[in-house]
Amino acid sequence: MLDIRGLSKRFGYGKGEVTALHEVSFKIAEGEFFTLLGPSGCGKTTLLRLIAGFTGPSGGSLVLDGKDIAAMPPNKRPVNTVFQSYALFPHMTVGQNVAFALEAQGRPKSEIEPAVEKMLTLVQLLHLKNRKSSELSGGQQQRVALARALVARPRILLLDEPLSALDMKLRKDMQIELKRLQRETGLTFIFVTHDQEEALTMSDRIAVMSGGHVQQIATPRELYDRPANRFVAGFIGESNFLSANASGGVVQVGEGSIALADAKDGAQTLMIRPEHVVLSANAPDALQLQATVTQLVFFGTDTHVHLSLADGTKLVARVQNALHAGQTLSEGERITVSLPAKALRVVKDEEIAA
Ligand SMILES: Nc1ncnc2c1ncn2[C@@H]1O[C@H](COP(=O)(O)OP(=O)(O)OP(=O)(O)O)[C@@H](O)[C@H]1O
Repeated sequence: MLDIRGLSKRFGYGKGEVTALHEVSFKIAEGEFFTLLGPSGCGKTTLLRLIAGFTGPSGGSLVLDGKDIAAMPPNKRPVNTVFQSYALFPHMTVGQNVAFALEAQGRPKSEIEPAVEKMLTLVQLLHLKNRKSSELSGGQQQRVALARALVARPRILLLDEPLSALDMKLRKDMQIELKRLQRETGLTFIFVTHDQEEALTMSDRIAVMSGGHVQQIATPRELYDRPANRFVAGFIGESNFLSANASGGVVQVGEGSIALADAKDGAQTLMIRPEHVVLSANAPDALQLQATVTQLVFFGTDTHVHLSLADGTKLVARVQNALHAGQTLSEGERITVSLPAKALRVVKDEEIAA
């Protein structure tokens, strides 16, 4: 549905020139919940603003439903944006705020009323239809902003960190709410966030960005299980990295070794998630290493076991605090850890850069 081809954006000129986006290309399918994820300054807002039409590209094209929209003014694009600040009309009621876009389009009253009620039902605010928008909580205001953006049924809804002003609990509730809204309306959402957990819980696919480049586009599970490079592995979830040396498909790490089919000869970086580190010697087909327990950190649902290997490499293991699991480890203890071959990934050190 949306085809982004070699899109680039430069700001300033001469020595002050900044390339915010380097020839980015990808496609978004109809009905997808697609997320642009990356650290501050990676170019995600710039990309969103280009799609919205608030700024023009320095190169490349933006094809929506087969038509290049790169030169089309924002108000002519079938695209709507929800911002972090809700920008509701404070003197208007909830219902009037939602009706506004349809009234501006000159739709008949007989059509507007049921559309507004349907949308307010969807965001669970019908009971507050006649309340002034200035008399709502932050979460309620954000839901009105969503209803207002959705009521005109844009082809694409752009969401620029819409939850970042909400407190943690509300934010989690709204994540579930947003996903439900997207599913029920069947609309295409492009969501911008720097919060990896938010991206993982809501998205069908995520584009991980850094330095104006897309590092990887994949489903949340693929990104987590098979990160394309060290940047993605470090940005999505927690990761342990190990320096290794490979020869003929056998990887050597410290005193241990294991066969890994995808390891090319030479120096390599291995990655393993903390929940896959086994704190004993008895795991089949695993890399076994001697480690010292340096710290135990209790997190309620699980405990993070900080470990130090013989060469000083730090490793974290995460173990679930199950009801009957006795806490037997102590700080300073020397143990053997097992890193199962199935959970070890060879990751590229370099990210895509200019
Ligand atoms: N109007 C502008 N003029 C000059 N440079 C800009 C402008 N807008 C953005 N940039 C630069 O482009 C790069 C990408 O910015 P962008 O706002 O897209 O990042 P972001 O990933 O959305 O970051 P954040 O999460 O902090 O909003 C940054 O280096 C930024 O300083």
